[in-house]
Amino acid sequence: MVTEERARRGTARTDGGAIAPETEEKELGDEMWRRRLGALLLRSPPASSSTAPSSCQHRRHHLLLPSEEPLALGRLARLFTSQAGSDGGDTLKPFIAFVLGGPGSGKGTQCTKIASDFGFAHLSAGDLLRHEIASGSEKGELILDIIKEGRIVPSEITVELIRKAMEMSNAKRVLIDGFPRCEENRIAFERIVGTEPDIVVFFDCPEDEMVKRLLSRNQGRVDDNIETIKKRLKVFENLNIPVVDYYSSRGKVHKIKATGTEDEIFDAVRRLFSSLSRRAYDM
Ligand SMILES: Nc1ncnc2c1ncn2[C@@H]1O[C@H](COP(=O)(O)OP(=O)(O)OP(=O)(O)O)[C@@H](O)[C@H]1O
Ligand SMILES: Nc1ccn([C@H]2C[C@H](O)[C@@H](COP(=O)(O)O)O2)c(=O)n1
Ligand SMILES: [Mg+2]
Repeated sequence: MVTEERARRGTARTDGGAIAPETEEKELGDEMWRRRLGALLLRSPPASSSTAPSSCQHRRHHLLLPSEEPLALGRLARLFTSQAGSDGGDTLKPFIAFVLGGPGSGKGTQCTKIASDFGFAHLSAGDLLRHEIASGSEKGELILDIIKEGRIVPSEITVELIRKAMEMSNAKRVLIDGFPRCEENRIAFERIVGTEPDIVVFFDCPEDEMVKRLLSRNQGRVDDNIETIKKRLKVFENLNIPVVDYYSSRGKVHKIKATGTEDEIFDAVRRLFSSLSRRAYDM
């Protein structure tokens, strides 16, 4: 069992950044969404103990589909095989933006603004993992140990949390913040969720600025200390940047300079999200 202290530190952000509802569903309130997400996560069956999860560190790619009742899988298959757009097809596939950047580059801060101004659901991979820690599950204990070390959680765990959150939010536009953190994350998402992002937003921030921000974040996160930050920066360079490069080669990356005030950065973000194709907003 995780201790109460561990659970407190692992709890999802208090600013409601874990899941932001779509604009039209705002009246549900952040708290309601958090409770709905919590209920869903707590209903989840425990990960099979016979299948050791793979991880980016081990670079294994044998990803298993999680055991799920057929109805849910059927619904998911419908969700992600339908293509949205003006071609007369279904409008069920959500518009997906992966949001990347180093630790402390401002992903969460900017995602909150995008969610509010552009009607995107905000799914933060880190917040989903911290929520799992707070649930007191065995999986949560494993996640906490990994996060304290600045390493990356096995992809099956993270992708499954994202998959469930996407399904539950039923949103038409989704920001997936802090994911994929490595090639294995990316491959697991494509394989388990069955789709690719429409765009990738990359917040480009110098290391010294990121360190400064993290050391003054003051949210009680177990990884906001200089030892863990150094490890996270190495992981970012070695594992996350190759994913950005992969999506760059596919023309999907929108790089945003992440220095200056939050509002200055959001001016650039606003320009990007205002210029997205009608596909993002016509659903
Ligand atoms: N432009 C900015 N200038 C100064 N501080 C900022 C700026 N943007 C965000 N911050 C602050 O920096 C800290 C880190 O920001 P945030 O949590 O959004 O980063 P992140 O990329 O989500 O980090 P992580 O990967 O660790 O979750 C927060 O305390 C936030 O308030
Ligand atoms: N795809 C992900 C996202 C996050 N984690 C772990 C490792 C990170 O250091 C930690 C915090 O994430 P953040 O809130 O900074 O986005 O969570 C991961 O393993 N895989
Ligand atoms: Mg964050």
